[in-house]
Amino acid sequence: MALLAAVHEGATLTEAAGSLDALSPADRARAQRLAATALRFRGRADAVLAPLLHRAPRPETADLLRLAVTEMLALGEAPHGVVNAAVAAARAGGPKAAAAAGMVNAVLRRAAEAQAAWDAAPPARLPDWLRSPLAARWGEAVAAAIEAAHETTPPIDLTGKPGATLPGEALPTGSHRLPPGARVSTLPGYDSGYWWVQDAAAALPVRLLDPRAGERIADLCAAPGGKTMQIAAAGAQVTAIDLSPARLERVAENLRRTGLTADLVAADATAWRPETPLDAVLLDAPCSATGTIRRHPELPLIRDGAMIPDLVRVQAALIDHALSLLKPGGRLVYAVCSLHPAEGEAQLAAARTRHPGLVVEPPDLPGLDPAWVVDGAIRTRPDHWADRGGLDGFFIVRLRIPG
Ligand SMILES: C[S@@+](CC[C@H](N)C(=O)[O-])C[C@H]1O[C@@H](n2cnc3c(N)ncnc32)[C@H](O)[C@@H]1O
Repeated sequence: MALLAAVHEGATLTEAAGSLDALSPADRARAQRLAATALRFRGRADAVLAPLLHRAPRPETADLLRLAVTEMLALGEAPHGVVNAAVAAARAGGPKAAAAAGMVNAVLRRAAEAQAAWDAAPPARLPDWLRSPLAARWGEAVAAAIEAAHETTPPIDLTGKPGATLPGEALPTGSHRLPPGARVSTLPGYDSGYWWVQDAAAALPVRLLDPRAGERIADLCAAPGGKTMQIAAAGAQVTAIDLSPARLERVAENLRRTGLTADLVAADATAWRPETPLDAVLLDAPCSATGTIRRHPELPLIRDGAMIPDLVRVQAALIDHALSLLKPGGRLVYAVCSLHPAEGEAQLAAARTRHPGLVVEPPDLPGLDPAWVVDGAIRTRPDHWADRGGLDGFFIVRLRIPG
């Protein structure tokens, strides 16, 4: 309830996690899982509840009903226990919530019988500011497939150092996949730092960059450092820049665990310039993160499209600066974990107009589905690899400046 209330106030689930400090680690993990699941399935929960409600309940009562319905109909928990717990929670929630305890009891008893309605209900619809551009680019069916993919609890993917043995299922692109909820820190190789957690799509930008031993490479937006580690593991000399000193500390921690090295710089990347030009730059730019809704189901509730123009401006400034850091013939990989075409496909088109000599180098990577390559760039979506558990949404392109 505290997590969902914080999301209604605009917080991410990660930001809200501090409200759980009084709980044991196991209870905290359960609360986080339940809140995330209720957010993923909010479309079905509201569809089941709407016909059972005579008028809109107060926001915290609505959250209580959604949580209880999710436990019963998505997670298969016994209705008796769930209804009792929800009624007890309503009674403990102050006089106004307590007044609704009878209604909570009656509604949930009926909702417990509504498995067929739950199964037939559509997934939560994306907000129009995001759905419209997706449907315009890929069609209604793909927009619906993306919404369906947002209901799945994502698996955990790992990237390893070259030659490392990784737990989990080997994926065609080189990552390894563990089932959702796997306790990563207990697995062989974690303490030795042989591998780290990174979505299979998030591992592609550095595979496309193809860093070589001895090359000088900048990772302009580096924190928490998944891609910095990939570049360092390839033997390149990497400078990791990030605007946020606190987030840069996470890069330092990750490098310590994996025994890899990088030069760390806390700075605005557009104000940073090395003494001599670079072989390559990775720009994993700040973005709407709309490609990660599977992992952050609260995003559609706490973001709106108003931020897109500002992000597009920052990304364009970062691209222009990144190109100016390269030696002749150097390469830039631009990546965003966004589904919004303004941050991906249109951003690339605008960059090519501003820099007419730029060459797009189409990917030649093992395991890459040819359907993900569009006009020389990689476009992954959460509905890709649906039978394997999906993929984060990324736009990734490799650009080379004239030699
Ligand atoms: C998408 S995240 C990077 C993820 C990272 N590359 C990884 O793989 O772990 C974007 C990062 O850009 C940083 N950032 C935003 N604006 C920046 C700027 N002007 N200069 C440098 N870093 C910036 C943010 O602090 C954030 O850590």
